[in-house]
Amino acid sequence: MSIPRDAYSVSSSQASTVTPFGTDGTDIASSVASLDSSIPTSPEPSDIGDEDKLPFVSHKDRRGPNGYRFATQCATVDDPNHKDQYGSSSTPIYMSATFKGLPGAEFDYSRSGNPTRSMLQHHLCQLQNCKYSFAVSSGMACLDVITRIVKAGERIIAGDDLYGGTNRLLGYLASHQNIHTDHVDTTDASKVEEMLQKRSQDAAAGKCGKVSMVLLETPTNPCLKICDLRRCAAAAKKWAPDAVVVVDNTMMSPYLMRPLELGVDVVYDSGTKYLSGHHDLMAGVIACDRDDLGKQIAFTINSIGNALTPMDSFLLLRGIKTLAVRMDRQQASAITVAHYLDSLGFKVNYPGLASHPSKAVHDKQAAGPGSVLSFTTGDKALSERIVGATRLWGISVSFGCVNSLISMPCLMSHASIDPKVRAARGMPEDLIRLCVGIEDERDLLDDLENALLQAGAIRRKPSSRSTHLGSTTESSRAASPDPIAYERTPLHTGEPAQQDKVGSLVDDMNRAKLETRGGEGEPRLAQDHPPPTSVVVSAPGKVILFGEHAVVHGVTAVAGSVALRCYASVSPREDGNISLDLPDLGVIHTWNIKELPWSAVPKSIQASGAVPDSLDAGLVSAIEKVVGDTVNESERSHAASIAFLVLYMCIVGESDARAQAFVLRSALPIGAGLGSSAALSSCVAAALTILYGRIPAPANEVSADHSAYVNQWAFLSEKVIHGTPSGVDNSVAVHGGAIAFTRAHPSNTLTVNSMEKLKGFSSFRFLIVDSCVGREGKKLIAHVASQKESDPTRVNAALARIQTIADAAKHLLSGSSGLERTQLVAQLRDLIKQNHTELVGLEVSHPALELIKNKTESFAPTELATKLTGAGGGGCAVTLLPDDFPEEQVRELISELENAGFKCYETRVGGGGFGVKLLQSGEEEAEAKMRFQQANQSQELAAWVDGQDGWVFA
Ligand SMILES: Nc1ncnc2c1ncn2[C@@H]1O[C@H](COP(=O)(O)OP(=O)(O)OP(=O)(O)O)[C@@H](O)[C@H]1O
Ligand SMILES: C[C@@](O)(CCO)CC(=O)[O-]
Repeated sequence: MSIPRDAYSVSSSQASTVTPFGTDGTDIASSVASLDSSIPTSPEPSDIGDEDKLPFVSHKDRRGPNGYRFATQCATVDDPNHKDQYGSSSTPIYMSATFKGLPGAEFDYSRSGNPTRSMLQHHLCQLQNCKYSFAVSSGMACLDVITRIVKAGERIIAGDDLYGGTNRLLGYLASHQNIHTDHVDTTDASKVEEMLQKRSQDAAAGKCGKVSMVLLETPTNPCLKICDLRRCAAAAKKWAPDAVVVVDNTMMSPYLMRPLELGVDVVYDSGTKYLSGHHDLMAGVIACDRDDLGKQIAFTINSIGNALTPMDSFLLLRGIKTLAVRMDRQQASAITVAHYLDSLGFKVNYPGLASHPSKAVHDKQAAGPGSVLSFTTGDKALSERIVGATRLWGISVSFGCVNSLISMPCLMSHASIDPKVRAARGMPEDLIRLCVGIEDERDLLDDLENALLQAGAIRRKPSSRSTHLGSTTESSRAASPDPIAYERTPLHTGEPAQQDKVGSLVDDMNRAKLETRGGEGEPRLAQDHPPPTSVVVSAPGKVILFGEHAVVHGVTAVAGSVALRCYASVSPREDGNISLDLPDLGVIHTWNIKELPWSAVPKSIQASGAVPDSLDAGLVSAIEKVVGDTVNESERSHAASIAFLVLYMCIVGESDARAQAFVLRSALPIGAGLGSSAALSSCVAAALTILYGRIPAPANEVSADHSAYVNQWAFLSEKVIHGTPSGVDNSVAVHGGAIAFTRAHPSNTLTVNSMEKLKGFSSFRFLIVDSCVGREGKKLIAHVASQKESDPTRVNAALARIQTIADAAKHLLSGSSGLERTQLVAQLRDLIKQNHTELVGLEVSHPALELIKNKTESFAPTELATKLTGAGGGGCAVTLLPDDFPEEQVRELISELENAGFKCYETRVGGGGFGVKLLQSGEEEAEAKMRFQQANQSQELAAWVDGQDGWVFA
């Protein structure tokens, strides 16, 4: 038989000598038993069940054929038989199909042999501690080559939790080549043995062909089930001695497991995964020690021509050099992620957890649990929302890459398996697979936690001590002895992810009329169920990173939601009055419904329920008279009360009005630039539209149309409080997430507002510092407008510069700039500084804000960038914290700022939008009302409200 020249054998006598096959294959080394006396070789199990006596020795620490330990071997590519003529440190790429020379020369045609591929295969022999190694075009190409060992009519026994591609190929063999596969649960070696016994008896009785291959995977993908390789291999040798035992070792790589040493005949790896590590090539690697199989495999590869190309061989060689370091890092983070999910109460499949049913078996055959894990949520839609809400975890099939990936196998890698078969094999449809990369594990956990929160899979524990605006930041993990401030949300109450990763542009406040609103003269209720009578709603505040004030004049603003929120509770009253309680401002209004100035509500609104484009001056002045009569009223509460009544009267209408008690609270600092007015407006708009059936009470999720409708009303309320708002604050409060918002304006070409979701924003850390200097946003907005009128040249030039800044920021934060993280942060830092300079030019800064800016920016040794955020004139400043900014320094900076009288919050942006919780019973109503009115600290109220079940979020 002719053997291709690029297959290698490791000589038993010379561990470091690797000899290429001769053209007739005669110099195949006969044995590997004495490769290195320091290598403890695993004794062959005498019979099934002996495995417990076998010690497992980690491959990591053993010396390979060249005397080096695994990580050293990875980095040391050296073939004494193929020294480069120039001494190149990196193996050259022999990009040549043919080689000149006389017959019998070592290389003649790259399908049969290529020097770059030969070097790779030699290196793999060293790493896998085997005689034969072959590099082919993909992992599936490996299986194609290997299954050609099986002849028509013969049988295969395989696992029942196999990779979808493997399953597809086995199906093809059955339909086209009469090679049938019996799938068994390989987690139970006795089942494998039973099947082997049964088939060997059937074959002896002539009822079926013999079993000539046993195909195993461990840990299985994606359920991470464990197969005892020693026991299964021994069972195969006992009942089907001719059967070739094959293992797909892709999940472990030779670093963590070497099945050849456990009695297996052939091992293959998808080199696309851990071996290459960067998802920049497709490759497959086959290893074996048996001469007969080595010859046969080499023959097949040469015959069908699927050997790896020179370029990919080079890339794979390069990737393998870092295999050990990558695996160590990925595995360490996977262990952390698995424990995190486990502690939240998810069912996690990972052999690194003590709860894994076959951990002991795995630990005996592998040197670590690897870096792939999976978990279930109990709800497929919830799983989809979690996957869709991650930012750092890329949605992708495959694994083994330096970047972390998330997927739903039933929709992706295993979609080719019939759903019925998936169900029969116990693969949950809600299964999420996580493939952990080399990123900083704190970022991975933060991103996952944000996604779980956004999706409604977890909620803050009622007892949570977290004081951060963001979910669980690095500092809150460090500060709390119990890092898990969250718990699983009971099922069927999850909130949908606010953002998807695909669509980016959505039309915001200009959507077509909703079906739920009747036409002229029609009743406005369009629901099967009567609207609820009591609700609690909440909406987030926002931080504007770029473009405040300019956004009012048609420039783009970049903003995101923060985790502090405003809240509203509404319950029925018995007395014909409506009450508005504003405990944060110490004001309570009670109005007799009949005495409200209903006639001032424009007829067009009363008839259609349409949201008016502008405030009706007559209605506002009629309401002002009603509100003005109340004692204790301040300028602040006056604006809030008018805004409330405008919405109440327009949305409800005289004929539907019911006696109700409204209590509005803010956990956001009020009038500090974090959008308390918009959050409050959104709460009122959401509560009224739901209570009066203008939109249905959301059962599981809020539709985009309904959110847009709430947003239109919130914008009207903002007009009362802010004068001429841009709409960015209420858009963030209603929709949540991180956005680039551009208002339709004569200065730009837009006819409808544009809201573009920004994928990359939520990965940044910010410090928000409240100057504690109060101000009214409305006055500052008016001040910029008046400058624009009096000095248009200066202001328009500033607006144009801010647009350039916002465009650059939008690009950087879209997640697709392609820049390295440090460069990204550096560029954002410059843009923040430039934007602040422009805001100073627009006269909206304040000495306290400048002091915060100076203190943060002179904070040695890391350069920080700070700008005012929101309307300015006091209020808050925002500082971008670089990823590697040490936690101790954040604490130090915060204490310096707090000593100077400022208040600090560390946050990330991008959580969910408005949320609704229906109050189901009289007790729930009473408790909510009591807590809303009595909690001294709004933070305490927030912790209680957020910890309740039953929220549905936009
Ligand atoms: N809990 C609350 N109770 C009553 N009114 C509130 C409450 N929270 C906010 N408001 C209303 O919102 C106004 C604050 O709006 P303002 O625009 O000045 O600040 P902001 O919305 O917090 O910040 P910015 O708009 O700069 O982002 C208050 O004056 C009040 O009318
Ligand atoms: C100052 C401003 O740009 C932001 C206030 O949070 C006003 C607005 O956009 O409505």
